[in-house]
Amino acid sequence: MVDKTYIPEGQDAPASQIGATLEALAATIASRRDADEASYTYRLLTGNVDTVLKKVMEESGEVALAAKDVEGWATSSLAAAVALQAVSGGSYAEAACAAAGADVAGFASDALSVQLPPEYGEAVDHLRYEAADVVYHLLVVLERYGIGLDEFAAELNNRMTERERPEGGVRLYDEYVRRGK
Ligand SMILES: N=c1c2ncn([C@@H]3O[C@H](COP(=O)(O)OP(=O)(O)OP(=O)(O)O)[C@@H](O)[C@H]3O)c2ncn1[C@@H]1O[C@H](COP(=O)(O)O)[C@@H](O)[C@H]1O
Repeated sequence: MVDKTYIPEGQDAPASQIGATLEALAATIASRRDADEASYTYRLLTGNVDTVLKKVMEESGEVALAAKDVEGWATSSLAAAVALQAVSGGSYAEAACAAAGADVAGFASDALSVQLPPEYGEAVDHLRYEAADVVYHLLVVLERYGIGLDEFAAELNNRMTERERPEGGVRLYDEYVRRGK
């Protein structure tokens, strides 16, 4: 396989939780090339590529919907807090100022107490769940096309400034940067 990446001289590769997790998952996915039809991953790796590509699109859409659900619970909680504050003595304008953290037209902006319901936390959990679905299916796509995790890391690292890039972060050789675009 062509080595498209390098680690700058004198730097050690970093260690991290997410790195170890992604490496374990990518290795499991790769190993499923030798599995059989009972394995969902095997079927995604060896079947019609449209199946896994559709899953990436579907799961990405579900991430977007899950995030909107989180937003919905946050917005309705804020609206409920504004209404409650107005009912308990203040005006809607005062409550709205408090919600915005503003002090408009002489209204005092007392802190607004927003109670996030359990559904908000559940929606955040659901967002994390859908995000994992996207990453899993994306890793299957990368495996299908022989893009290893180090090469993928190099793509991300190449977009970072020197200060942002992790110490020892793997890099792409110049000739592979934006190749094929
Ligand atoms: N990480 C995953 C993983 N994430 C998601 N999936 C599957 O992806 C599919 C997602 O399909 P669905 O659209 O039905 O999603 P859902 O999660 O049921 O629900 P929604 O997303 O629709 O809300 C399910 O069949 C999940 O089981 C995964 N399948 C496998 N893995 C990993 O791959 C390994 C190998 O698994 P096999 O495929 O069984 O060999 C496993 O041990 C896991 O580590």
